[in-house]
Amino acid sequence: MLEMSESENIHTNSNIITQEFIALEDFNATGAEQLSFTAGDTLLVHEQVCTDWWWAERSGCFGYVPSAFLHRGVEDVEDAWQDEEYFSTYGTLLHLEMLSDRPRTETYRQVIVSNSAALRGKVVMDLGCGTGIISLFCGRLAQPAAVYAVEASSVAEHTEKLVKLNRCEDVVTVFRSRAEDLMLPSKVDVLVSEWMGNCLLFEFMVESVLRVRDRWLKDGGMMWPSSASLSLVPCQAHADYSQKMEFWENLYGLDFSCLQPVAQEEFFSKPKFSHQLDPDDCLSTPCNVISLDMHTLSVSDLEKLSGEFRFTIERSGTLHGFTAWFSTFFHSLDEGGSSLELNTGPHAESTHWKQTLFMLDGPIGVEEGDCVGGAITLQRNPIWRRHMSITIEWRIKRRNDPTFCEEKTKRFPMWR
Ligand SMILES: N=C(N)NC/C=C/[C@H]1O[C@@H](n2cnc3c(N)ncnc32)[C@H](O)[C@@H]1O
Repeated sequence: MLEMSESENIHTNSNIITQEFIALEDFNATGAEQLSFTAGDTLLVHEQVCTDWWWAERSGCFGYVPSAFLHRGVEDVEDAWQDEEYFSTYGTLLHLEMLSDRPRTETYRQVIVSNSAALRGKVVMDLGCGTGIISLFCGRLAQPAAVYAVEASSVAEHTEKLVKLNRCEDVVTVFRSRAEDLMLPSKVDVLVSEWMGNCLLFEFMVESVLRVRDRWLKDGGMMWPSSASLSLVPCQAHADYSQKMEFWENLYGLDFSCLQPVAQEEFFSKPKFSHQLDPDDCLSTPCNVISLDMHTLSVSDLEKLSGEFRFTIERSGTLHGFTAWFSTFFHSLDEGGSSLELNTGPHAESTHWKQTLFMLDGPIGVEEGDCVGGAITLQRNPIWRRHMSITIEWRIKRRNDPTFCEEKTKRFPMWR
């Protein structure tokens, strides 16, 4: 820790700079001469006093900050959105996987069918249309005035052909463009998109959806999905724990257990996506931890979303971690009409997302009646804009031992 007096004479021979840096994660000052900040804050660094500590300013407050927590501004990162790589992955027939996802695709088809009367004469935008299947549902199962099928990747060449092949060229127009760069003849009545990624938000395509909503959706227009929720449940994961951790304890009669910390870092420090959670491994009733209203959600809300949870363990077992998944809801265009739901949870038909498993650093035995409370926070990466980290804080109270209380927190990058 730098003392003030010691640091003053260091000032004389450090390099005086004034540059903007972005905070990668929260920092809580442990001394009066330090400056606290939260992930995403912009800090003005006046002096890189030494390698580890810099003299910085944030909204008029000054203090020492740990340089390891900072990164040059987004403009410094050649490609914060990694759009080149992102759109190229969608130029391939990755769309095949999504088209093969029956619950996903059928839900969107059902939305169009059940709103077909109300869609008559309406203008629809399908954002990130891929092969254009949702636009084709609109063109073939309803009578909209126009459908703008917007797709930034090279798959749009195929989309043009599919529109003609399915005799929708009178209604569906394909725009090969990033939706944010579009110039359209009119605003739209309905903005439909299938934007959801792992843990609902990964890839943050949702930012594009919100920006296009603000620019092109008529007042009172409909967003499909209309709302989305993230669910969480405490769970067992014996198979994962045994294959990735216990595996090292007796390997062909040999003891490889000194590799377990490496395995912990390798396999359990990040979320496991496409995890198929067996409903019997749920230790409690799942709960919604985050709910998004797609008509009012703002881009700035995406920086940090959090929700609390409180589970009562309903069956004794081993708490290996938590599993998350999302649901999206499609409100009816008809006043009072019923909503449709796409649920990607363990109790619904499996989708290509499946669920996301967050493994704790060690299994914890739990009994029926124990209480697992805490909070989950999705913190968007201030530099790599399609990434986020998910922090889970939990505390366990035991029904049979009121003196016991274990509190822990773990941060999972997805994926930076
Ligand atoms: N992850 C899930 N579920 N779906 C991702 C769906 C991504 C599709 O939407 C396109 N896309 C993503 N963002 C934009 C944008 N801003 N403008 C135009 N097209 C875009 C991609 O190229 C993929 O074809």
